[in-house]
Amino acid sequence: MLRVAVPNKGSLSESAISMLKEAGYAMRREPKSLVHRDQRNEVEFFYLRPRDIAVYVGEGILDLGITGRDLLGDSVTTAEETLALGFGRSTFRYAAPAGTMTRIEDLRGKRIATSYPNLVDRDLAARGIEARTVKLDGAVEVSVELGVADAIADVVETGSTLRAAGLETFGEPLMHSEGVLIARSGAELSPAAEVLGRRLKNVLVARRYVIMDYDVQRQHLDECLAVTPGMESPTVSDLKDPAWVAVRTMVPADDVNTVMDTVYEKGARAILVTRIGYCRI
Ligand SMILES: Nc1ncnc2c1ncn2[C@@H]1O[C@H](COP(=O)(O)OP(=O)(O)OP(=O)(O)O)[C@@H](O)[C@H]1O
Ligand SMILES: O=P(O)(O)OC[C@H]1O[C@H](OP(=O)(O)OP(=O)(O)O)[C@H](O)[C@@H]1O
Ligand SMILES: [Mg+2]
Repeated sequence: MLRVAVPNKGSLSESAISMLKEAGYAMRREPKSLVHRDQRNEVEFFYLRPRDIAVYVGEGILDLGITGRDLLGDSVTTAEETLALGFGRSTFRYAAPAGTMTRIEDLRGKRIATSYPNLVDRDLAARGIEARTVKLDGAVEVSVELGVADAIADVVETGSTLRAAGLETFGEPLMHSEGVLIARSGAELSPAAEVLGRRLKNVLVARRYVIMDYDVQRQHLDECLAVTPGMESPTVSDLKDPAWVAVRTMVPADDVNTVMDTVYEKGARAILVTRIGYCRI
C-alpha cells in the first residue's frame, strides 16, 4: 500500500487536504486522526508535522509527502521536490530593525534568529558571510526587540508580522516557497505513486486552465489561433456555413478575459468559456 505524509496542521494542512480530496482520495474524518486508510485507492495517509515530513520521506519510511519547499530546504534528508503545488506561497527573507541593515553583507558577525537554521547557514556559507544563527521555534520577529538577535530570517507572506515588529526586509529572498510533493531522492516511484503525482498535477491543470470555444471565419482563423494556441493543438471543426469554423482550446484562467477581448476583436463570435472539473492531460 502506498504511504503518503500530509501536513496535520499549520498553513499547508487545509490546502493539501483539499487538493488530495479533489484528486479523489479519502481524507481523515476526525480532525485529529494521525492515520487514515483510503481502501479504494489503496493509499495510507499519515498526518504529520510539516517539518517532519521530509525526514520520513527521505528515510524511505513513507513513499511521498506534501510539505513546504523551505522546510524541505532546511531538512538534511535526501528527499526531493517532484511537483510544485501552487498553495501556501511565501518568501523566506532576512529582516532587521528598520534602517539598520540594507545589504546581506551587513549580517557579517551578527546574530540571526530563525526557525530554519540549516537553510540560513547554507545561504550564509554560499555568500562567504560568517554570522551566528540562533534557533527559535517561532514568533521569531519579536526576538530582536527582546535582544537575543540582531536580525531574523523567516517566512514572509503578507509582511504584516514584520511591520508590526518594526522590521524591514533586505536583500533578495533566500527562497520562494510553496507546498510541494516530495519523494526520496533517486527512488523509483511505484505505479500508485505515479498515479498520485499525475492526479495532483491534473488538479492544478483543472484549476489553472479553462476551455474556450468560439466560432470564427476561416480568413481570421490563424490570427485567432495565434492568441489561443492551446496546450498541444486546438481543435478546429467545420461548421454548416463553410465560411466559418469552430475552435475549442485551453486558455490560462488568469488570462481569460483578455484573450476573449482579443479574439473578439479579431472576428471571433459565440465565445464560450467552461471551467474544467477534472482532467488528465
Ligand atoms: N503565513 C505563513 N506563515 C507561516 N508559514 C507559512 C505561511 N504561508 C505559508 N507558509 C508555509 O507553511 C510552512 C510552515 O508550516 P508550519 O505548519 O511548520 O508552520 P505554520 O504554518 O507557521 O504553523 P504553526 O507555526 O502555527 O505550527 C512553510 O513551508 C511555510 O513556507
Ligand atoms: O508575512 P505574514 O503574513 O505576517 O506571515 C508570516 C508570519 O506567519 C508565520 O508565523 P506564525 O503565525 O505561523 O507563528 P510562528 O512564528 O509561531 O510560527 C511566519 O513565521 C511569520 O511570522
Ligand atoms: Mg509558524
